[in-house]
Amino acid sequence: MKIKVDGISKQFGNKQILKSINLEIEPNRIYGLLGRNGAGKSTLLNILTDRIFPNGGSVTVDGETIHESDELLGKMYLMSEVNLYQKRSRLQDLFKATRLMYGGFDDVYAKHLCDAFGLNPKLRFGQLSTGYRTIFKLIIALSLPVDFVFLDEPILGLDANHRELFYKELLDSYSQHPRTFVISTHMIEEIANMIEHVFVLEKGEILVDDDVDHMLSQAYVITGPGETVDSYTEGLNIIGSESLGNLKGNYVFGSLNDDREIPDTIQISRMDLQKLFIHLTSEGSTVE
Ligand SMILES: Nc1ncnc2c1ncn2[C@@H]1O[C@H](COP(=O)(O)OP(=O)(O)OP(=O)(O)O)[C@@H](O)[C@H]1O
Repeated sequence: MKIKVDGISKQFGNKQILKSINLEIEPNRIYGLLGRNGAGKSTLLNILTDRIFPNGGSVTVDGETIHESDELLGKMYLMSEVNLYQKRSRLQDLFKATRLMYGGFDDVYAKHLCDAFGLNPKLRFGQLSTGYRTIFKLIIALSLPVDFVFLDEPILGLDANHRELFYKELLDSYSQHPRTFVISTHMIEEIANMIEHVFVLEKGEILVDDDVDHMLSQAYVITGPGETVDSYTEGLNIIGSESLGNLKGNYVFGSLNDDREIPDTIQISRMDLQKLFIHLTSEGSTVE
């Protein structure tokens, strides 16, 4: 089962939020959906799961429009900041209701997760702190028998220990039952090792649609004396730079010119995903 997003556009009032987005989401992969605040990530995830309608374009799964198929929508789950639950409902009853809605729910795994996170399922939703509301929603997302799990800012309010635990549980769960996860978060460093493919949304458009390894294999930091760095990187795709006294670092995205001799005084190292994202999405940078 593959999701195909074809020419999706969305306007709110006269503001164009998404501009003809095209992408494909393959089975059994972990994706990162990255973008600055207001880039349109939640809007896209809401359209993918039919919570809001686009102004143009289509979302299909193996050729079938999701909008017309409850069966396909039942294979997707979007966990988002929105609280869909009544405050007085007990968590254990919400688990049961979720089972009825989706036709399945892994109670044993949900219990394991409740124990691991220290969440008492007898509590009412309204009694939970912000972090535990997130944990409850994550438990639902991980325990459902769906093929596509969309997580919109899944670590809202989680402390560092709970974030670590969530990443570990997600990977364990993925290796036991491979399915697709699309994770939208600003904690890029923390998920960088987990995601295989990345979509970067910038001002309503897809700026990057690439495997993480491939993307990072062309992301370099060239450091050394300012003049030498500038002359070595001349004509390359420089997406940012930093200076400290006479020392300079130019961030290059794209291939280096192999014919160019590397001066002894400069150093070439790899960029990490977070740095690459920051420089790609800062004003004035370009992707080639
Ligand atoms: N229901 C709505 N009505 C009007 N404007 C909206 C609505 N929902 C979203 N927007 C606007 O659309 C733009 C994109 O919002 P969206 O929530 O998709 O961004 P995002 O990438 O998820 O941002 P963040 O990282 O800050 O959560 C924003 O300018 C937002 O104000």
